[in-house]
Amino acid sequence: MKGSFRRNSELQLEADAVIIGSGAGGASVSDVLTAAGLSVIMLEEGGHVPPSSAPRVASEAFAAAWRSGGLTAAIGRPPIAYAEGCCVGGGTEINSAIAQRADSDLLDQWRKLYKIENFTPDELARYYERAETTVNASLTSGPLGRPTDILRLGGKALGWKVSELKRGQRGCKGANRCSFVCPNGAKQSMAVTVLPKAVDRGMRLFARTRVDKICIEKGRATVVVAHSQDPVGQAVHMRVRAGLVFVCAGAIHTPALLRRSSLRKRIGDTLRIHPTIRVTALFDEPVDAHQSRLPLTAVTEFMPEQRIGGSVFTPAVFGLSLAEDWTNRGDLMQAWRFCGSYYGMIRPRGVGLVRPLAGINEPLVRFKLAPEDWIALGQVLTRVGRAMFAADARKVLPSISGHEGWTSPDEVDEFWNKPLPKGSTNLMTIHLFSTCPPGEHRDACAVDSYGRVRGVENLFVADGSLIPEAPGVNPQMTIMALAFRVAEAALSHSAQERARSAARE
Ligand SMILES: Cc1cc2nc3c(=O)[nH]c(=O)nc-3n(C[C@H](O)[C@H](O)[C@H](O)COP(=O)(O)OP(=O)(O)OC[C@H]3O[C@@H](n4cnc5c(N)ncnc54)[C@H](O)[C@@H]3O)c2cc1C
Repeated sequence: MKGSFRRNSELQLEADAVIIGSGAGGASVSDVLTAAGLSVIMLEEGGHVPPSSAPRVASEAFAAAWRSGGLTAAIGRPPIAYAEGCCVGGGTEINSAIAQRADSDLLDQWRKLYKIENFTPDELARYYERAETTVNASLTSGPLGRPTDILRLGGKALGWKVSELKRGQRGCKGANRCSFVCPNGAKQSMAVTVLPKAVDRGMRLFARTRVDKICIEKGRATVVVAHSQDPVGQAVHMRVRAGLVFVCAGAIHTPALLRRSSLRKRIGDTLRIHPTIRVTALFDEPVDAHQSRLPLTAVTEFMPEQRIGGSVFTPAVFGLSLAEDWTNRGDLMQAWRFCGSYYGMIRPRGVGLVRPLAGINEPLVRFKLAPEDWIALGQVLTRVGRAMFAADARKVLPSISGHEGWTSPDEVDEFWNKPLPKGSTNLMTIHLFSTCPPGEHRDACAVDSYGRVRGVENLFVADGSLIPEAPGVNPQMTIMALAFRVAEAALSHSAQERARSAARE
């Protein structure tokens, strides 16, 4: 990659456009803008972790590529652990690259509810196609391994729809290290696909550069204020001027940055996630999930409201998951070769919020589950349990601290249509969205139908914040599709602006 990821030595920079964040959204914007010949500066808080230096050890990968080393949680009862990437390529460097489109009925519902212009499934199809082509969304060839077979077997035995999942991959070798930056460059993350192309077209990408604030004057974003470090660790302050400013810092940091920049209306008030509950299933035969790809099927029978899938499994990650109830579960570590890790996730009705905190990098994140979310979690957990026993599990342990686990399928109905215990249920999510919903419904939307922040002519949001509500599917394809759409609309808007000002002159 030519001239990429150089450190900053200048204090004042100028470009046609500046993009804040290099993840799924930011990288997609860079593709559109650089292809149109704009000069672009991209500012990314995290460092660059190329495949050649992908960490071998989970703890090093967490430190290098995950935000706060993977230790982030939304406050609530219970707190919900969430994960984000913080590196060049953002979440796409640590995700499983499963590629799915949002359900057409949901897209239609959002279009009507939020009054989003030109947002029909047909209109979005070409953006989805572009996203899928960019990452080579495809089925993974070769034997997928026992963790996949378990889910397929269990789901099918119950008569449920089970689907094989496409992923953004090219020649996946099954290293089982998707979450730690793919060492083979086979995962088609942003740092492997779009970003090198944009850098080749002249984009200047500044890694380890955090944006503090966007200055707004007379309805325009004028300067982006950031800080970085020089090679000897001295702070470097940067001021970037650009005609177009794109905020693509993810569903948590985009609203935090906008609010730090005194933009608050409807921003950060409507966080949505996919609350997820895990189970550990113990089998009589070795699963050897650590030598396999993560499960590449999902039970899609109950989508988009509920989905059942399988998680990345390495001894270290398994140990971490047991650590939430080590007293009761620690002994499972000795049987780790016989265990698999599966989950159920829901599309919640609850909402959260994001607020920046003065002097602290990480914003306050809160999420409150609605009563019906507790019922849905109980249902999906029961369904995961049923699927595991249908695949001949010997024991199934839900992620509820102090729970002894189920040893027969008769026991799994314990939480059917009953809320899970609030004090001891451990929930997590890796999907965050909706903190800046788009549309013309001014009481509900932070940005217009094309991602433009209301009242600021040249400031756009293009990342997970834009998905109006939880989609019930993996979100990367939708984020990329929406980001392509925002970037195209911004280009045509700025061309019109230029024509108008030329006419005035
Ligand atoms: C473990 C894991 C597995 C996942 N698996 C899948 C999957 O299989 N399929 C799927 O579709 N999705 C998956 N996801 C979710 C998907 O990766 C994210 O939804 C997606 O990457 C979000 O894109 P984004 O552009 O909104 O934000 P991000 O990709 O998070 O990018 C935001 C970037 O902005 C940077 N940033 C933040 N604040 C600032 C600032 N102030 N200044 C400069 N830079 C800043 C961040 O460091 C980050 O790099 C997974 C996520 C995780 C964590």
